[in-house]
Amino acid sequence: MTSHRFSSRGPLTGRIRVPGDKSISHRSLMFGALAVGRSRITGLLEGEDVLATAAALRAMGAVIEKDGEDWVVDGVGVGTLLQPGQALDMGNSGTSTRLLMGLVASHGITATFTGDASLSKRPMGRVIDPLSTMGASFTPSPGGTLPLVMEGMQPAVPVSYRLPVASAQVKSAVLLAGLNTPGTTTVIEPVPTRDHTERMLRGFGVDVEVEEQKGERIIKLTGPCDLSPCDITVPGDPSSAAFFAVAASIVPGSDLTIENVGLNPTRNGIFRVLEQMGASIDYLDAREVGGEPVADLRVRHAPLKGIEVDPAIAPSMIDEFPVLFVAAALAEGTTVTTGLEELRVKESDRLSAMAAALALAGASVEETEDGLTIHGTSGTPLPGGGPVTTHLDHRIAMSMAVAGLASQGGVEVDSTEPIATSFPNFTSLIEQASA
Ligand SMILES: O=C(O)C1=C[C@@H](OP(=O)(O)O)[C@@H](O)[C@H](O)C1
Ligand SMILES: C=C(OP(=O)(O)O)C(=O)O
Repeated sequence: MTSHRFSSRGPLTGRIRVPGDKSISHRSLMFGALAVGRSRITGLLEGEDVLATAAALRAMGAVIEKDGEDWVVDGVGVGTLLQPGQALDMGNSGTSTRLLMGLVASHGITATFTGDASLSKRPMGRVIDPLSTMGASFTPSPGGTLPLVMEGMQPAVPVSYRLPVASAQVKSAVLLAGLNTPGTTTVIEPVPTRDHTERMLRGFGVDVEVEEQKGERIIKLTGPCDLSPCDITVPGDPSSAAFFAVAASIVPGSDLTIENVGLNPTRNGIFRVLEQMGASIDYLDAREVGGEPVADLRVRHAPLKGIEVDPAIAPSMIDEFPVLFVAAALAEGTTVTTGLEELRVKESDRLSAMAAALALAGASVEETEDGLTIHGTSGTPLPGGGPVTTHLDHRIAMSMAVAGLASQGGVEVDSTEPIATSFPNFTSLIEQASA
């Protein structure tokens, strides 16, 4: 484990560009692997999570290679995934695991999924349940976790499935299983979650129907589907941009432009909440990249105020709460968050991990069953301290690094390795922005 102390380095200025969106990168590789022919991907995130997806798809027959700055995928087609010759190592990545389980579910193959200590604690019952109804069978570890062995069913049985948790991973697992299932697979989403699967499948030529009824989304596709190869440009990851938007907001004198940030409305909750708190964010050169709304974000330091965060916004910023808690710790007054039970089953229990880490850095935090209540310093730097425990969770590591930038003594993070899962050049971009 490599520990690192992140300390105050002065204002963040200039222009930076964050790496490609992780959710879109995973899906680009998967859908490319299911198309017949060659897809080209520009701006793929080369983080460990995405590389785990690539390795698994190669083990099932796809050819995936880097070509200059781009990546090319020669797909095998829906229905013809090969039986992998070894266990699929998913590393730290929940998205790889759950979406690939969906793919395997409707193919006549057997696959073993393994992962690191963090991923091996995360619940897989949420995908095992609907995929079992479709005909797949599973031998998970006790508690419904990895390592697990699954056997797909070909032909699988179409289902109509109402999501019991707001999860784009569960929605996507069922829809991906539906691609090779004869008949109509339906997912009913009581609360909208990120819609990259729906948007991107359409780009690959699949007829995905989405109906809105009384606030619910009903998503349907009829298999078996043929995917046509596609050239994709991956926009910058709003989840990665969020660390810099918060850093520029809380470090006095900052004036930072973050280029090419994806602003899909199912992902941009963090920027809306920061603006409610008083952040100064200008959206420049709004445009479309790869079928997603994108803009350059100019973020200037501004005094933030504590607010009560509407739990309804949570799905559109589910991965950004750790860094929002850091913004709240520097705001004037109290920030209250609720309805965040899902944060307890991410790479770590992000409510307890952030409560402990912020307290060690000198912030005033109370943990409740479903959220954190944070009393801010009104802009006074946190005392700092550590080492804080990151629990193999990249977002805890990066959030506490941002806290360190707004601290007197710096914040020591016990392990920076997890950052490479989603944002390999995070530390060098901090150095660039605060040079
Ligand atoms: O579908 C996706 O790409 C993701 C969905 C979210 O997970 P859940 O579906 O578990 O909420 C999110 O936390 C994860 O980082 C990526
Ligand atoms: C929850 C996350 O990812 P995953 O579920 O893919 O591990 C994340 O990136 O914050």
